[in-house]
Amino acid sequence: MSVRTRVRVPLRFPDGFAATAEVITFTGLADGKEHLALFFDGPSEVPLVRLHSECLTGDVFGSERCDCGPQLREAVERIAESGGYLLYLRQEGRGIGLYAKLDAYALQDQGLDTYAANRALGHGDDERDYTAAAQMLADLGAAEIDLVTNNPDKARQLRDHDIAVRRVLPTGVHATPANLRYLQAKIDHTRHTIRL
Ligand SMILES: Nc1nc2c(ncn2[C@@H]2O[C@H](COP(=O)(O)OP(=O)(O)OP(=O)(O)O)[C@@H](O)[C@H]2O)c(=O)[nH]1
Ligand SMILES: [Zn+2]
Repeated sequence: MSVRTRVRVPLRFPDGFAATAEVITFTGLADGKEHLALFFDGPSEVPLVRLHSECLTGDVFGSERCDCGPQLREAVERIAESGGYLLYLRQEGRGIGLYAKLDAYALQDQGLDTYAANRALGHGDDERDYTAAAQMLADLGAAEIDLVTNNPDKARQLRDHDIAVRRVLPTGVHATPANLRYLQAKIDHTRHTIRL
C-alpha cells in the first residue's frame, strides 16, 4: 500500500474552531475501503493519533445517542495542538454498517443494550478490524505513536501490527441524558476506561 494524495484542507467547526489539515488518501489498504488520514502539523516528536470510526448520525447530524461528534471535535483540537494524525475509518456502526446500526437503534428502543442489539441482528459486539489503520500509520512513517482512546482493543490491535503505542491517553467524557446507557454499556462490556 502507499500514499495516493495529500491535499491541504482548512477546517472550521460550527463553534468557530479552525485548523488546517492535510487530508491523505491511500491505495492498497487491506480492506479496500476509502479511509482517510488527516495530518496536523505540530511540535510533538511522537505523533498524537486518534482512530475515529465513522458515525454518520453523530459526526454529521449531531446525534445525541452517542458521543462521536464531540469526540471527533475534541480529537481534532488536541491533535492540531500537538501534531499528529486523525484516522477517519469507514467502519460505521462498529463495522456493521449504517442501516444495521439504525436497526440496532430500533432494538435498543425496545430495551436491548447496544451489544445485545448487535447480536440480535446476527452481528458481533464489535466487528472493527484495525489492520488498515496500522497500514496507514506505517505508510505515514508513524511507527511510534501516542493514542487517544478509552477502548483497549484499539491499542491491542495496533500493537499486534507492530505499531508501538507509547502512551494511551483517555478521551474526554461527553455524557448527555440521551447517550448515558450507551456509555455505560461500553464500560460494562468492553472495559472502556470511561469514568462517568
Ligand atoms: N452497532 C452500533 N454501533 C454504534 C452504536 N453507537 C455508536 N456506534 C458506532 O460506534 C463507533 C464509535 O465507537 P465507540 O464505541 O463510540 O468508541 P470507540 O471508538 O470504540 O472507543 P474510544 O476510542 O474510546 O472512543 C462508530 O462507528 C459508531 O457508528 C450502536 O448503538 N450500535
Ligand atoms: Zn456515534
